[in-house]
Amino acid sequence: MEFETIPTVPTADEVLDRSLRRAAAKKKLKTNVDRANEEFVRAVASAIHDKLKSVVSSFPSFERLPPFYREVADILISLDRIKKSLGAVSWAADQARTVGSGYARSMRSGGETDRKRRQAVARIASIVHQVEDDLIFLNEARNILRKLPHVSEDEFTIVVAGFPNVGKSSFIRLVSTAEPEIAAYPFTTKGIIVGHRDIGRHERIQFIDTPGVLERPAEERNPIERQAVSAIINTADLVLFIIDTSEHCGYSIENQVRLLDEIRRLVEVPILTVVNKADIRAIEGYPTMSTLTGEGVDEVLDLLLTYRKESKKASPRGPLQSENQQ
Ligand SMILES: Nc1nc2c(ncn2[C@@H]2O[C@H](COP(=O)(O)OP(=O)(O)OP(=O)(O)O)[C@@H](O)[C@H]2O)c(=O)[nH]1
Repeated sequence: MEFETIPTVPTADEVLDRSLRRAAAKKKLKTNVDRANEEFVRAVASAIHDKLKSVVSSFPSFERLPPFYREVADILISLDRIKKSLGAVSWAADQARTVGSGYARSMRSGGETDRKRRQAVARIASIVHQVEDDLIFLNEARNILRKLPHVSEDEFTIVVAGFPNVGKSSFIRLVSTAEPEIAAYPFTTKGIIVGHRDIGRHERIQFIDTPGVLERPAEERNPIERQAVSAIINTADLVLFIIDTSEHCGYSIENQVRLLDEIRRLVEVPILTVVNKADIRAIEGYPTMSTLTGEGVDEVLDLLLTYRKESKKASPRGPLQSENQQ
């Protein structure tokens, strides 16, 4: 994911210290004092320019991000605010270079170059300090963004929903080819689980847990939590809703059905409802499984794969198409 490669965003003082140190090293190479001062100002300005521009270019273009990330980034830190800060940092980069070249040019003819050098550095430092808060904000944004779960846009995605303790993560673990990733999801203290299953040589399906805010009734969730839930749910090509009819999870069947109804209102994709913990209590009318004994799990998986085949017929998402979209 593109966010992982964003390096730490330096503070204003770090940008300045680093650039001044670099420039000081270059200054030593010149024996003529005036030329050394001029070179110093040029070097400071260009080091600051390059560093600030590299901060800007290390952020992905948000227009090109998959909807899930765009939506989540927007809820968490506001895309407008990120764009504004990137704009400010880019402005500071250009401004530092313009001011630096101006001073350097005026030092060409010699005269008071020590004073001009100090003045130039003070002005450039003040430009960098003007974007101090933007740099801090961008670093916070970076720290949040890089921890988001890896959600692929190109894989058939099954969102596994249901109350806590119904067996969602047990199911994802059982059907995943490799150990699922447990990612932080900033809207809840609980991690969310993302697992994959290889099907065929080049294809995988993706299973995603729902964030742990579903246990509260919809009206108790704040707007941010509601958007966060819908961002995950909207990645689904299919929702697998797990019901624990033994009620050992701590939620009544009635409450679980209420959640199912809510999810029905949220999504347009098909929902497959499955009863888990069949080793304790199975009921008629639904596919049943036990993620404890493994009974029925393969059958549920087969059902999911059948849904996938059907939906692929309706809207093909082959590798060619996904490459074109990038
Ligand atoms: N008897 C029985 N217990 C099960 C079964 N599946 C899961 N459990 C138990 O139920 C508990 C919760 O299982 P999880 O898979 O963690 O449930 P979850 O829905 O992922 O829970 P959260 O991670 O809290 O959302 C664990 O103690 C499991 O051992 C089952 O089929 N039968």
